[in-house]
Amino acid sequence: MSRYILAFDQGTTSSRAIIFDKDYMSVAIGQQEFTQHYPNSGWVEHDPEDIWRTTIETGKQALENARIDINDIAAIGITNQRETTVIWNRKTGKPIYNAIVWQDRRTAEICNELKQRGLEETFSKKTGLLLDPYFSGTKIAWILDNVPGARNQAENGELAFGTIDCFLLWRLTGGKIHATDATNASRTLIYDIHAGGWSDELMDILRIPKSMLPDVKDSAGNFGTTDPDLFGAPVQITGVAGDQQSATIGQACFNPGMMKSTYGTGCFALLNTGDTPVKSKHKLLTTIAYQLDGKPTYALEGSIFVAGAAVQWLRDGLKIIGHAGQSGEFAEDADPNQSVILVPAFVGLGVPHWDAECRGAIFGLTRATGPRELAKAALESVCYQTRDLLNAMHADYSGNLDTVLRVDGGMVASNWTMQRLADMLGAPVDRPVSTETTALGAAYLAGLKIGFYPDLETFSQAWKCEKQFTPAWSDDQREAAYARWQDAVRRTLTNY
Ligand SMILES: Nc1ncnc2c1ncn2[C@@H]1O[C@H](COP(=O)(O)OP(=O)(O)O)[C@@H](O)[C@H]1O
Ligand SMILES: O=P(O)(O)OC[C@H](O)CO
Repeated sequence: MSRYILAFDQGTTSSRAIIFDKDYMSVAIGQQEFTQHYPNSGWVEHDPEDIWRTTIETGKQALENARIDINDIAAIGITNQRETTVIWNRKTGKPIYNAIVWQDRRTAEICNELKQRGLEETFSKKTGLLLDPYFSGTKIAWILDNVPGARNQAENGELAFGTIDCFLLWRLTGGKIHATDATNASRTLIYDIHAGGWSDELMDILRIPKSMLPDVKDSAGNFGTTDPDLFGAPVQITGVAGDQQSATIGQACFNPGMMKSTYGTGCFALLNTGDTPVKSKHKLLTTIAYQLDGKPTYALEGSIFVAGAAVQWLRDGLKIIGHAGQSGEFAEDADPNQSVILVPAFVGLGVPHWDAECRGAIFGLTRATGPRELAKAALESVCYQTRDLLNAMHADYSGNLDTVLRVDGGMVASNWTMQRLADMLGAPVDRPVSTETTALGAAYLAGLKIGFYPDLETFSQAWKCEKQFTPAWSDDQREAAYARWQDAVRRTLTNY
């Protein structure tokens, strides 16, 4: 009997492979960063071959680190950076262009033009999304319009589109399976989340041929078997979910009103709304949290494009910290009398503004401002933005909203940031024992499908809090700080 589940977590900055045992404990990890390409202002690309190579290498690394054989793996789960778009040739399996990453803003013009044609409501009614370059639809259109010969090939049925899960599935199964799951499909801008299928109307508007699109399956489903040459023996793939949805599962947010927030490159909060797709009045997204046995569970989502990316900017751009962990140490030592505010709109702003064209700004600089104050401002910007999106959640959701926020992702290692987050929200923040929540969600889906893991209720009971951060600020202190942030954001927006 195989004793483990292997989860691939293909993220924006790194690929990870994590092996979980029956008790949901991670027993070994393989991880590799890969190159980010910024060919133009606001453009972000990945080489799909880097994504593929690091996925396979980290899988082998994890098996080696666990000192186990591939035959010990009962099933594979895949979770992935969402929206990122790959188009490849069905015969050769070769991508015809780099992957256009979710953060990429090149299709702002296309979105504006669609808005001017009065089509935003047509898209949002069906997809739960907004007309923003973030989503896959306009990225597909851009590739078809800009790569020589692409449109003809697409119309002849020679090309396949996929989000990263789908591209990996295609490669892992030796080109046998062209499929995705409902959570990933729900981020493409062409998937009808109510009817549960690709929308002909939206595909027509964006001129995307249906032949390019994958089958859409449940998140716990049969996604084929790996090519035996890859790891030495075939393994079934039985779980797939976008990384934020996967983290929602890994955090066991299965009841309506439960919410998690993940702090990786960006920050994404998902609130489970059960079988009701809630339409936001505050520019939150309506999305599929997971789909089991053909039944979708919906979520409201708040998306922030820059969270840990602001810490990377301190490290790689400004070079004022040597490693991410140092940001918290710097913030701790910052001059408390300075109120420097960083609005990290490096690629525009997401919820609740959806301003694709504004860019970052720093307010409150003095001669005394130095690396410590900038580090503090970068970490605080993540807390302020979380407050923005929780305000929107509270305004949109009429059910009972859990006051505790479950957090995960690379940035939650920072105690300073988590404490400031609780201060800023005026609510407790729970950090779980298992910080590999995203990968755990995918492993759980894969294990659930094959009976390796038990039902949702039993899984929920296994969730454990490692540390709870409770607010230490007075209401006055909190509201004064938040008002300064709101003023800084107002002055950063393009329509100021
Ligand atoms: N101790 C820390 N303090 C602040 N930020 C951190 C810390 N450790 C990691 N990070 C940030 O977390 C991010 C990595 O988180 P991860 O969940 O792996 O991201 P992704 O899945 O987007 O690649 C990086 O942007 C990094 O700067
Ligand atoms: O790779 P992450 O963890 O930053 O997640 C990216 C999101 O899925 C984008 O929607």
